[in-house]
Amino acid sequence: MIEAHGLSKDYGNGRGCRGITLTVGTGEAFGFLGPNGAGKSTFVKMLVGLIRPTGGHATIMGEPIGSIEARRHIGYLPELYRYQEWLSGAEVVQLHAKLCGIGPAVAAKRVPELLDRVGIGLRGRDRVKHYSKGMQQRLGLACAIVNDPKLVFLDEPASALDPIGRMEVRNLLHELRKQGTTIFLNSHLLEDVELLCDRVALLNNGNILQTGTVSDVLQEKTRWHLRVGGLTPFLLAWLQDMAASPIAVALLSVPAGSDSVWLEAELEDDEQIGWLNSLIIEQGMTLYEVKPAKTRLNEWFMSAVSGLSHRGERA
Ligand SMILES: Nc1ncnc2c1ncn2[C@@H]1O[C@H](COP(=O)(O)OP(=O)(O)OP(=O)(O)O)[C@@H](O)[C@H]1O
Repeated sequence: MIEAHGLSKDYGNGRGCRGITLTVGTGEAFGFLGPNGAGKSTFVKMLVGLIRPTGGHATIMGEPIGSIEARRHIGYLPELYRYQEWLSGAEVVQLHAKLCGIGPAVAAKRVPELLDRVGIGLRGRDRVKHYSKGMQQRLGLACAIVNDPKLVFLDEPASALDPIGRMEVRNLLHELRKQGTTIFLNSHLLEDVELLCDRVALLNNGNILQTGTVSDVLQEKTRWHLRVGGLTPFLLAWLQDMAASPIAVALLSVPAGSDSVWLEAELEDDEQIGWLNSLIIEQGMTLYEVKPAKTRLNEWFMSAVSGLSHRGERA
């Protein structure tokens, strides 16, 4: 769906994107992550044809970026959206439908459906100037999918939404995925990225630092948390000895006023948790709770970018 080879944008101040090579497959949901000023929006703006690259090349469904043929296949929700505030929400979507070459009969049916789908159907006749920020973002989403695009670029689609709005947008994106739409998502809401995306790339200072499937970047090791009663320092040392490499067991916390403690076990694979549980029970300890403690994308992001300088934020 997307093939970028060495795609660069130099704004003339040393900022932008540098030689980005990336492919996104048909039907994939791809998360494009990075700290503020990393170059995420710049990359998307090049792909949708809003700014010209200063180096490299890219195609969308085999068509050069910026061409009418490539644009026909895409929908785009910009990060900084602003719609004609003197029009009603329905008129804004109609205008986008017209710009996409959709005939009036089809648009008359599709526009109200879309407004309902993004959750502003009851306010479709109100002028945009009376919309809240979140409603305008929902309107932008309707505009981005009015042409039933094969590929949709969403730059921070839920930044203005409340938790319910975020969940609704997440559901909408899941529906789009099920229909086979390819999704390219720029977002700082990493829980949403984790729930939706198959693969992610991490960008910093215009360069890609890491690309991989979400499960790849999260699951190098499997961590479990176990709440155990009757653990003495001797038993803990014994357990650590018994379960030494490839398993590591450590004391995680000792909740105040409780007889039990939390242990953290790092395993090679999930199969080993049964063995560890039986080891604990056989020694007469009580096992109250066992739950997976997989790394969240948030933690991965924090550890991947901590210590890096973010040129985007510097004067
Ligand atoms: N038109 C422009 N002229 C000069 N520099 C620009 C321009 N647009 C963006 N930049 C700079 O390019 C860098 C990348 O900006 P970009 O908006 O692509 O980052 P981003 O990763 O999308 O950031 P954010 O997460 O804050 O939206 C930043 O340092 C920004 O200041």
